[in-house]
Amino acid sequence: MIGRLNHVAIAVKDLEAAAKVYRDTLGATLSAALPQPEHGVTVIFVELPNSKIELLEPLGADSPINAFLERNPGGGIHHVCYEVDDILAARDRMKAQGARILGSGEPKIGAHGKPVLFMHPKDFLGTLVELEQA
Ligand SMILES: C[C@@H](C(=O)O)C(=O)SCCNC(=O)CCNC(=O)[C@H](O)C(C)(C)COP(=O)(O)OP(=O)(O)OC[C@H]1O[C@@H](n2cnc3c(N)ncnc32)[C@H](O)[C@@H]1OP(=O)(O)O
Ligand SMILES: [Co+2]
Repeated sequence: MIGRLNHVAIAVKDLEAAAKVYRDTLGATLSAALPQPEHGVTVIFVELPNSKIELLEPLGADSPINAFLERNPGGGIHHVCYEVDDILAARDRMKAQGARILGSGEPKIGAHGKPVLFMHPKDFLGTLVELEQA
């Protein structure tokens, strides 16, 4: 069911410092910083020829990445995002397979303007998984 790898996300405390590593050290092409208040994060996308890296900084006291950054103060890989053709069909399949959908269970609009859902890391080998409708 899952298709292309849309992005790998890295959570960081300081987005500008993280951008500098990817822009200056690794020589990558970066988007501008995009605040995503619905998701409690500010995002910079690193554009790669075959995928993206999503640099995430907490936005607001209730950010879903705060606890992760307390556990990983130097930053770390936070989630992977796979594309699906139909997000509601994907959600229903995940539920039928016993996977836990996070939040309300309804898709939110993600940083690319497309519907996204998250699934519990304990159901996916210790990795938080995001699904995005392509
Ligand atoms: C903009 C958008 C986009 O791309 O379009 C985005 O990506 S927004 C990206 C930000 N949004 C999200 O992440 C939304 C979905 N995330 C969430 O609902 C939350 O972050 C949870 C995944 C439920 C985790 O919340 P919290 O850290 O408070 O949970 P918790 O302390 O109860 O953790 C439960 C267990 O899961 C583990 N755990 C927590 N976060 C994890 C992660 N990112 N990767 C792997 N394991 C993780 C904890 O270590 C803990 O394990 P132990 O029990 O063994 O100690
Ligand atoms: Co993401």
